Amino acid sequence: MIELKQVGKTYRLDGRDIPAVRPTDLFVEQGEVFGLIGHSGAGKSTLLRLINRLEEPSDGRIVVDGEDVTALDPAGLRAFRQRVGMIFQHFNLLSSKTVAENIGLPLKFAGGRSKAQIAERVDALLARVGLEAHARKYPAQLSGGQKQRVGIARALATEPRILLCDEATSALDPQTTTQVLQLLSDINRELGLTIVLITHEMDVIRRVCDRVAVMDAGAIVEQGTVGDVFLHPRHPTTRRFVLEAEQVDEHEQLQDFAHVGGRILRLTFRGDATYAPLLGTVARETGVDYSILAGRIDHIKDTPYGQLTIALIGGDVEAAQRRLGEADVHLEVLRP
Ligand SMILES: Nc1ncnc2c1ncn2[C@@H]1O[C@H](COP(=O)(O)OP(=O)(O)OP(=O)(O)O)[C@@H](O)[C@H]1O
Repeated sequence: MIELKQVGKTYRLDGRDIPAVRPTDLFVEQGEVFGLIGHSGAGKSTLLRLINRLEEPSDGRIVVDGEDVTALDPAGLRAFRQRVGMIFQHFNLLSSKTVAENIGLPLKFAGGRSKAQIAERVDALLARVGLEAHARKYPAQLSGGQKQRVGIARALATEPRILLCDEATSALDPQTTTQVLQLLSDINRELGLTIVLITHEMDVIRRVCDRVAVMDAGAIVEQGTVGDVFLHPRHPTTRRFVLEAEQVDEHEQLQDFAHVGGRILRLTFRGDATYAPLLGTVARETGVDYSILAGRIDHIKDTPYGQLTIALIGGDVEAAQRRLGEADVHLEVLRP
């Protein structure tokens, strides 16, 4: 469990104060995947690096599993950091060391293990990330996705309880991103590891996170379960991220709706309701016609969801809206 209590960071540059993270409370449960999303400069990296004190906080207290991290002395901090793995956008591998040597480094630094014990652990980690065949290669001989797998294996070497991911997929193509996100999900499930990741892509949050916090100008402006924040964004910054992820131009959409008659509703389905034949049933029962103006069916982590914008025309529109409102869907009237 990670708790930030009024933790803030102000940099001082050329005699000027830069409030990178304003005093913030944050609570991350043991075993969850927690996402921090924000535009460039919002303060995500700083907040992430405050968790393991790669940045020293200017204010507040950081408590991890009941231990006050802010109060640790250098030896205590070194021991604490062995319980917190970290992966980076540009992998941060040592180019002069082989894949196996890179993965074994944290174990060497931690001490207390024989060469044979380190080799055995490195082999297990290589197998876990699917890189058995690449142990003796150098980072320059690997693809981006393979390099990040090495980064993940290295981060897991000391069996941490927490994994911090700093834009871990931002340098990867979409297919490789999917594979790396899948690996992170598997690790989270298998090891019960707490993951905190930062990203500027809502799609990354949608695919792997349980909860999300949205950052803007050094502050958390919205947080909650990914389902709630993604499907019903409240803050303008969150709305922009969601619309970007769905490639929707709200202005263009409203112009399109001007050419359509009837009442316009947006329906949000979650879980099993996503696949229920609700629209056809309601249309038959109430005599309305409907046209679908926009729609998407996808997943939030493993849960299916659907979002449909429809126009209801003719028949008993009031009864249709009532009937839809009674079903297992979230209903918004976009135009009465
Ligand atoms: N070492 C530093 N010294 C001075 N200012 C800094 C330092 N590191 C970050 N900042 C400033 O703090 C603010 C937050 O930066 P941070 O890197 O945390 O944002 P971010 O959301 O992670 O952005 P990005 O996605 O571009 O990395 C920015 O205004 C940045 O310029």
